Amino acid sequence: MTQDFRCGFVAIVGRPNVGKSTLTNALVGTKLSIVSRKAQTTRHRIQGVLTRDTEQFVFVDTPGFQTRHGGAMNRMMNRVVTQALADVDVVVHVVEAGKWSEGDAKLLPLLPAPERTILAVNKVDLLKQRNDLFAYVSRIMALHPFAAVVPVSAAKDKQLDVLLGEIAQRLPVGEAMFEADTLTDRPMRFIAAELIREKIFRLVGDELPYGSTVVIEQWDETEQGARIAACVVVERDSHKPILLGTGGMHMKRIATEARQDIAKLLDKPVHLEVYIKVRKGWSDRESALRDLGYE
Ligand SMILES: Nc1nc2c(ncn2[C@@H]2O[C@H](COP(=O)(O)OP(=O)(O)OP(=O)(O)O)[C@@H](O)[C@H]2O)c(=O)[nH]1
Repeated sequence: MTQDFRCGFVAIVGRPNVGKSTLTNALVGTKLSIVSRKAQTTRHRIQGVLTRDTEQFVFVDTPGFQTRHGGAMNRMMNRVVTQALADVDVVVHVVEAGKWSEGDAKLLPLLPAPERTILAVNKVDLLKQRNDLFAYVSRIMALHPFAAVVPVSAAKDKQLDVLLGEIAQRLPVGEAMFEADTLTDRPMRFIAAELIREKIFRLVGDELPYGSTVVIEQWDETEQGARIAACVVVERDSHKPILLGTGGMHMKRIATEARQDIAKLLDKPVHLEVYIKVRKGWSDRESALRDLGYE
């Protein structure tokens, strides 16, 4: 490694649904964080690491900055966002091309000094009039003078190298913090829980909004395979049949699809059992959240 090597933390922030997870995955090149059509599916802080010849980017994918609901869960989520931004070297604020709402504006006061911030204007592939982009960006720059503005399409892999270049310039000079092949510093069981949660959101997300979480209760792994038991904790008795589906159909599909993903990740056969537990009102009690692994 040369003296010119740069390494630092990068936070990707933005209101729900702007494409933060898609962007992180596209940049790191591996599916680690959750991508879903539902807003607000990323509750955890997830790190993905990208190592190039001259720099290492450590991405922190923060949860969406919640503005819609009150309650302990949201206070905690907002605290996670604030903390993530204070800790990192570069903040990429993701917005959706042509759209600016209160949710976007509420993040601005949380951003660090402008020279550490980059505006990524995502979903430019959906823009009909590219000319409108200039006026749109000017309006945002008047509110916060970002050090750089990069129009991108996370889904279509457009301009991501330009974005990486802008981030790289702003990383501090320093040695790599992770081995070159590190994709995440999260343990496998955390990623497994995330994969199960992703299946739940994809299948029953509309009916079961934010009141569920996944806890890995058993993890026995040998060279030959892994036996995993996971528990889906829901908030109400009425959530149980939604999750089960007719004849347990939903649950079977969730478990099968998650098992396949986990087996691919571990590169060995996986036996996965998924249970459901009801724990009333958990999402609004900080102590319950802590028990379940949310700090
Ligand atoms: N057309 C288009 N769609 C995109 C692009 N990037 C993301 N999307 C879509 O936008 C939706 C939301 O993307 P996510 O990556 O889940 O958004 P997020 O900001 O992480 O959302 P939360 O986890 O809810 O905060 C998904 O349906 C993506 O496929 C893009 O560049 N172009």
